Amino acid sequence: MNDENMFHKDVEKSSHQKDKGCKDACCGFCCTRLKDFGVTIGKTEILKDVNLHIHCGELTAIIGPNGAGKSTLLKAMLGDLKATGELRYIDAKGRRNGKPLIGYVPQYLNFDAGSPTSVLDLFMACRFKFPVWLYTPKRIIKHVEESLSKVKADHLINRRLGALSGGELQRVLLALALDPIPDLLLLDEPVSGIDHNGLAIFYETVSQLRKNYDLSIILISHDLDLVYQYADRVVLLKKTILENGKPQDVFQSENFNDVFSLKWKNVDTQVRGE
Ligand SMILES: Nc1ncnc2c1ncn2[C@@H]1O[C@H](COP(=O)(O)OP(=O)(O)OP(=O)(O)O)[C@@H](O)[C@H]1O
Repeated sequence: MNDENMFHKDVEKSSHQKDKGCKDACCGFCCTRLKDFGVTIGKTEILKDVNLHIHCGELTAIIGPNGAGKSTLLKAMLGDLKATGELRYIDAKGRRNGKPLIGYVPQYLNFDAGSPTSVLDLFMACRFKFPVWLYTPKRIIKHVEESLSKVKADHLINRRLGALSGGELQRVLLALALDPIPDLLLLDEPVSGIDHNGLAIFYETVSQLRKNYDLSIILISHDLDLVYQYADRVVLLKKTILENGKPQDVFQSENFNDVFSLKWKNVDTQVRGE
């Protein structure tokens, strides 16, 4: 029996799933698959034979050395780069089977920090395609407040984008990526403007979101401690997938040692910084 039949069979067996849509409860049955995914730019093969199976409710961290192809993978999944192979989403009841609805949080946002554009303006422009200089209907303000409250950022609605801290901006971008709730959330870890503590809060928020909304999340990460602490699954990428599994298994693999020149002997000790 192939994987997909197994998936449908399991869904049939689950009475919990018969009545509940995936986004109402954590079911673990919706999945996104990458099959033989590859990207070639010019004559350079940047990614090849990437095969990945991501379940809802799972936080998957992508790690790898500089130039491994992590950002390229996200861009290709978003459709910004041409890719070979397949990206497919299957919902728990097997009713939807095709391209996933993807939410994306970039590593940074390029904007004029001196501009008067507010968080509400950003939502209006991105989400409602509504001219920001027009009167904002109350229903839209309520909707934006609700979206921001998912990441505890509703108090930022009238704040200028340029006046937000790195962590606050990341929260706002997260709220935008969750409106509407996607099948798959892609996150590029912020590398500037957020200190380690801010980053930990970001991981904590993301971790809660995956439980609350049964999200499949792929997070590109450079912080191995936080990956070890929060990820359900780790993918070690270097042009192709070298390792894919639980953090403790990947962190103790030969490939991990080779790539990071780092022995992760006593993981718990390292996470505590001892
Ligand atoms: N548009 C492009 N044209 C040619 N080569 C590219 C292009 N975009 C990326 N590359 C190359 O593809 C490789 C992978 O780049 P990518 O940015 O995906 O790596 P990464 O793993 O995200 O790296 P980092 O951790 O440094 O951000 C690099 O060697 C890069 O130079």
